[in-house]
Amino acid sequence: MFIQKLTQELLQLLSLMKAKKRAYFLGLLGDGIGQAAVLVALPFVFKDLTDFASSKDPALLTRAIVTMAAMFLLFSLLSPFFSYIYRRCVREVVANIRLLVFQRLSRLPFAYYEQHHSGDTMSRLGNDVQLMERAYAEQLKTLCIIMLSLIGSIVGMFALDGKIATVLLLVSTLTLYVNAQFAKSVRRIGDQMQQQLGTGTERLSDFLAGLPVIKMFHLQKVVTARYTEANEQVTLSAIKQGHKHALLEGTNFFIQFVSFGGMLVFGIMMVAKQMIGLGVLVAMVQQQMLVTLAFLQLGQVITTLQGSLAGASRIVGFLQEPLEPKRYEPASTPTATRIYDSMLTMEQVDFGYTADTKVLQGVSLQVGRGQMAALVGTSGGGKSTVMKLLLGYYPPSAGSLSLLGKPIGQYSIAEMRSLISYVPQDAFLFEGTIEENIRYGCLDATEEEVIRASKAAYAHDFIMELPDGYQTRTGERGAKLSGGQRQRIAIARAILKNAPILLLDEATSALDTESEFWVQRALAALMQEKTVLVIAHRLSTIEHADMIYVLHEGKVMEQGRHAELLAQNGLYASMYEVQQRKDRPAPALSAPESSASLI
Ligand SMILES: Nc1ncnc2c1ncn2[C@@H]1O[C@H](COP(=O)(O)OP(=O)(O)OP(=O)(O)O)[C@@H](O)[C@H]1O
Repeated sequence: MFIQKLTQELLQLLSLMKAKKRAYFLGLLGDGIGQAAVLVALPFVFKDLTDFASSKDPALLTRAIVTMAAMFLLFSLLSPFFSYIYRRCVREVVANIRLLVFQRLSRLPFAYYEQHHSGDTMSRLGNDVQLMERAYAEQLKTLCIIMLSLIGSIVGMFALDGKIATVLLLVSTLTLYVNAQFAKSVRRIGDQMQQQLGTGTERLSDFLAGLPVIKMFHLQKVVTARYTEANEQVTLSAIKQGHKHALLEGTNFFIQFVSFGGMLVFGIMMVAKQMIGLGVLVAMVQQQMLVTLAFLQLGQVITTLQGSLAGASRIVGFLQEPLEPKRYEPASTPTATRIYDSMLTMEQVDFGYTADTKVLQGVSLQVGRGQMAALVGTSGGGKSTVMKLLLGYYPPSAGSLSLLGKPIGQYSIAEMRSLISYVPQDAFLFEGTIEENIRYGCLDATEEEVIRASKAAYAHDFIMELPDGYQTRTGERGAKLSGGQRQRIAIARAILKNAPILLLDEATSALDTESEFWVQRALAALMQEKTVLVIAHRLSTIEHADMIYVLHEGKVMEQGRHAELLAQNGLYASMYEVQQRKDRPAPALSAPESSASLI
């Protein structure tokens, strides 16, 4: 069972080498054979030298010198060459695995990222790949040298004396058995440790992402305690592992001592009775030390290899995570007539993040060409979920969704997203220059187009005031810019994309009055001639919307224009009244020049 699992995981590890497997093994075997040959030949050299000392036969001395010279020459000439080949392969294979993991990561469905902590993924790219690198670079090489020298030494021992060789081999097998027993529990602890290391990375990435909150609420002690707990668990596991290793070392030392001592005592008695020559005893003792050492190292390397194999199997598992499909099959066929005159339609859509929950129930909405519709409602009502469905992050579980008059099943997910610009509440900027960040909207845009988009987003002036203009670096997540500036750069990016449908998560509540003014103007420019669906947090911004949908507990409870909804005196009216009482007045979401073209 243990051997079967080990072999299976080893094969898994090797399968990740793909086309590099041959070159890797050539390098590994070449280097390994050189090293093992020297180890195995040395006892024979000692035998000849010992026999020469007693017989004074010059042929023995010559043979010893020639063997030694040949071995060292072979080793020093060939080893660097083969060593280079396999080391180069390791670098290339590991780089390729990192790339494969990254590529997989970029093609997973949105649900994966919502269900897995980013720290766990970072740990996979970091710790697990590092473990695999150790397996390729060190452990497999040691394993190869051990196996070769083991075979060589066993053959050598049988060449010297078959009976003694059989007894010694049985004792050495005991070492292997003991080590294999330890390997199982060390593997279990190794698995635990990798998981705990992953938790540590999660805590660290939470700390970095939540730094402003931590500082503001003086949470340093709390987060340090959380990190300390994860760190202590790793330390405890490492100590447990150290304890197992120490026990193993002690046991191995005892077995080695008994077999080595036994061999010396019985061997010298056999020499005294002239059953074997002194040269044979000297060579036999050395070969036996080699075999015991090889079995010992074999146990140790299998133990450490266990940890690396655990890392490899996690990577293999990750590389088998199902990819985001190319397109979603429509849950049901929509009625063509209703869809044709609408740019964006949801019809009787049901959706749940898990099979047994329903976050959206029978949601229907339509936005006509050039119109603006708004989603409002209670917290947790399902507004963001509607956006996620429209962005193709999840397929609806029932009902239909269409864009530009065609059901989403007729688009690939990439095509679907090319029809949409999305400006989230918290604009994300990549570390890089401002120009790069705007250009992500359309990678082959000219410099003039980038500037034109920035001017339209009311971003050009503040960009030009920055020390390096468009080449100013934004910092991690755009940290070197203000919230309003980040938002306007994100809007410039969306303007450059020029998609016919615009999804907006209104962010202005987080901005000061001046920033809000500019962001509103930039949004108005972005909305020109677009079909817009906006999540509105302040109802005063959507007074001019063509249609307002009020979502509550996953259902559209009310729909209509602002005045109609107020007249209904329902949920919308009461939300509006509450906001009117506590909010400062905010400008309406509409273009300053030609608001009519928006709605
Ligand atoms: N990834 C997820 N996995 C499981 N449940 C989720 C997930 N995202 C949201 N939910 C749940 O779905 C429901 C709707 O959430 P959603 O974020 O769509 O609401 P919302 O109307 O945008 O809320 P808010 O106005 O507070 O942002 C909530 O009950 C929420 O807990």
